Amino acid sequence: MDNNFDSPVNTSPQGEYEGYKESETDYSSIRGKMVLVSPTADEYELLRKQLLERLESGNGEIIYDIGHGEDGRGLTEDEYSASLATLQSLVSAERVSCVELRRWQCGTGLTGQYLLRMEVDDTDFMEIRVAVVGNVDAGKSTLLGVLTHGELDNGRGYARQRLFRHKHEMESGRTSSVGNDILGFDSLGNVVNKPDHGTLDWVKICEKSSKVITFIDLAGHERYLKTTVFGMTGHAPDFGMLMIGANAGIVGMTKEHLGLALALSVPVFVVVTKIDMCPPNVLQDNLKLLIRILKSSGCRKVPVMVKTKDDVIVSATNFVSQRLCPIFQVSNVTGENLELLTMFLNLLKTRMPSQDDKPAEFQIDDTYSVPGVGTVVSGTTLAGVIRLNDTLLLGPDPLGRFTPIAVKSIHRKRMPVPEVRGGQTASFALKKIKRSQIRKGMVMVSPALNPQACWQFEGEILVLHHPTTISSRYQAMVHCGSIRQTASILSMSRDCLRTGDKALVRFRFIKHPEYLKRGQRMVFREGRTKAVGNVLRPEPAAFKPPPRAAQPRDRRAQLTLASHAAAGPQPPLSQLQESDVTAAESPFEVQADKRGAGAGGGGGGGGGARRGRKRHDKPPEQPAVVAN
Ligand SMILES: Nc1nc2c(ncn2[C@@H]2O[C@H](COP(=O)(O)OP(=O)(O)OP(=O)(O)O)[C@@H](O)[C@H]2O)c(=O)[nH]1
Repeated sequence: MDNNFDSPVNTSPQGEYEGYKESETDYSSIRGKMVLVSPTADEYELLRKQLLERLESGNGEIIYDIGHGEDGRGLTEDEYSASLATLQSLVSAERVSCVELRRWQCGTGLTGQYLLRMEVDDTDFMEIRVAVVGNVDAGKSTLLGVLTHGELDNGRGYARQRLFRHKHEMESGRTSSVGNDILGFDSLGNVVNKPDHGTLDWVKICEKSSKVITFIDLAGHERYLKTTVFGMTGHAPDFGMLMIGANAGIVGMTKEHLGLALALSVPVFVVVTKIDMCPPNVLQDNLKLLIRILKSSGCRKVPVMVKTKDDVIVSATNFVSQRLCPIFQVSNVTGENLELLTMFLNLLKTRMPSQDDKPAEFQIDDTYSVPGVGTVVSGTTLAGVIRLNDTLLLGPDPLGRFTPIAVKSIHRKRMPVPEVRGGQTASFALKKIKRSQIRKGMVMVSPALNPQACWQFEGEILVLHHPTTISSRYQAMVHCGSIRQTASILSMSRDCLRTGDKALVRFRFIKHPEYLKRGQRMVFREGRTKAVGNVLRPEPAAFKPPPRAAQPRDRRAQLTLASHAAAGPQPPLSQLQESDVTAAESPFEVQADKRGAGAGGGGGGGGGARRGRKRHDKPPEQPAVVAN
């Protein structure tokens, strides 16, 4: 196989694979040996056990290698047929489908790779969420229209018409809201989407699918950046699909979106569209620039041009590593290379483990009032299993309280189901609650978690871009999961922050308390100002800091004081190392380089603070809030 990149290729020995969890069973007697050729009864039983364990830890799907024997020389034709027969016998007893992905000559012998996928009931399917980003007119909606409806575009907006949700989108041809589109694959990897007079029946797709890809179609226009950021944080995508028009190249919001995905640690693959209408030299120049950006110190990616099925398999099997960045070149008009992209999508695996044994957690990203049903919330299950009639705690409300609430019905992709588990999106009909009492960013969690709301939290952030300097009392929008609320900086571990700076910062929400968890990724942005980081320590709302006048002037001292007052198990803010900030660096680093010339020193600090004060004249007072 010709790999056009120099990353470690997943050449797992027979019966092993990347990410394989240590098992309690001892498989040393079969590891690295050619037991598939003619296993004894004991070896067969071990192979069966190992297969089931692997399928379980692979969320119902694995790629199985045949032919990596003791010396990796491959197998003779007869040995290969015997191995394949053993594999088929193993899977046939377990409701697992087996599809050959590829078979190739390795040294003097044969090796092969097979996709094994558990067959599931009508009401169940694996779910992968792909956030679709890229500059306006890159062809995002068109590609989704083509993939999900199976009909090519005419180059004048034919395919995207089916996806627009608002009248103004129809008229302008611009996506403005977060849209969802689905592409279903059966256990053999065939696409099951069959539009009926142009419309797709989601329930039918889900019933026939073993795996459903949900595309979160995000707006490309700068005006809708807030919505795009919300899509990337609130909809918990497994992967990001960055779309680039071949002729336009890396323009407008492309870098911004790439930087966002990197900052949120979402693995990205690139789809270059419109190759049918792009002169070859322009395409080559744009690809060169793309590769340079991906390889730059800000991205540290390994770009892979996907040109063959082998490239697809190698990219898909190594993709979760986050370093690899597969690049597809397609045409929505001629259909060129779309089969490679479809095959890649079929092989993607979820990054979110279901964590069935953990208490249930569900983050709300939208609310509806459905006639005859009542209040409905949609969102993502982050952990645990939520079943019909379960009672969960919904909150926090503006006073930081959580209310017990019963789940009346559950839908996954519009299909009624009895339960939903970690990693899956769902909608719940709720009893005895008005839509107006629920907002995006609220959660529904198991009472076992004893949830606490917080007005304030400590975070570690990296400033990706700010035109001048950020100082205390600066206000910007915090995006964290499905939370989207303006917060004000109370204090920082530095006097002021400029592009490229890392700091420990205490934030305070300005409208209502939120439910936050340590370690959550967050984005802090306003206009062109962007910072990314992690929530370090939520401060439960019951905690009241000392009155403002009593606080020492020195900020570091303030921070230490507050940390001691909170008396949490973590070390005080001032003792933490700033190098703990782990936010991925991004293409914005390019902007960081320019900072010396343009930052304008301390004088700009007032600008940052002024901007904050303009929107909210003075920081709100600490309300007396008691969490229940
Ligand atoms: N020739 C050609 N035209 C394409 C291709 N893909 C998309 N187009 C055209 O490009 C235009 C823009 O496509 P859209 O899908 O609306 O772009 P978008 O990225 O979704 O734009 P926003 O929704 O505004 O973010 C439409 O007229 C499409 O018909 C392609 O592969 N080849």
